[in-house]
Amino acid sequence: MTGIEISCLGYSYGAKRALDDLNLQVAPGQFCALLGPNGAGKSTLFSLLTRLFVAPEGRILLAGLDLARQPRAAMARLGVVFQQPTLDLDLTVRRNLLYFAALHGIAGRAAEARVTAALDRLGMAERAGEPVRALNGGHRRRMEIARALIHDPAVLLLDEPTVGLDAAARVAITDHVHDLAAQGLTVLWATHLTDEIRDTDRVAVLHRGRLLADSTAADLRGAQSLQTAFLRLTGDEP
Ligand SMILES: Nc1ncnc2c1ncn2[C@@H]1O[C@H](COP(=O)(O)OP(=O)(O)OP(=O)(O)O)[C@@H](O)[C@H]1O
Repeated sequence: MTGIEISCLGYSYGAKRALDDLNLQVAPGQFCALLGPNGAGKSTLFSLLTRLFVAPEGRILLAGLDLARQPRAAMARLGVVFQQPTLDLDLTVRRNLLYFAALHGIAGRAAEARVTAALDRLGMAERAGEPVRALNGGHRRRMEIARALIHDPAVLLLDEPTVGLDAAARVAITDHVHDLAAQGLTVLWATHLTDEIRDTDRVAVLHRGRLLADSTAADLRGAQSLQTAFLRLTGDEP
């Protein structure tokens, strides 16, 4: 069973074709970077994967469940970290996570255990009693990821999760998410920053709604830097 299976996916905004015949499969435990310049279609794809938009063409399976036919079951297997933070700044870290657990129907001891496990996974246990307002940007992002894992999803989507973070926080977040993939989580990480991608990562390059490449970063870049390979591929060389 694949973590994410996208077949023949298409989407248009009126006459504007945003995604065209997209096919992508991400295996459990794989870290797949969805690399694309502005306007490539990354947000549109995420909107379809999270059911903000209903896919008019093609098919999406999450953890083997069809998003159109079994939307609730499929969505229950999905964790999402959106670009815009949505934490309650005045609640503590733990309270924020408990609230989110409750939204998933998880309460009492089970919720406490899930929150503790999620904070441990992201190295945030010692921050549990602090209000989110007191955390720096990097720790807030880690918390967003912990929150996305509360209901124990099989698939984690992250939409440019390092936007606005300093270099150290970006490294910490990318390391944490690679660790999660190594533990079996299927990860789709949308970015336009090539330095977040490791040679062993899978890279799907999206450009003008089409998949231009799909291979490991090492194969994609060959002897050049990933940045150069990416700019050559998308025709955006300086
Ligand atoms: N509501 C809309 N109406 C018309 N065109 C749209 C709309 N939303 C997006 N588009 C167009 O669809 C294409 C894909 O946009 P999308 O936002 O998915 O790209 P993206 O890869 O997420 O870009 P960015 O990195 O800038 O967020 C772009 O050409 C964009 O201009």
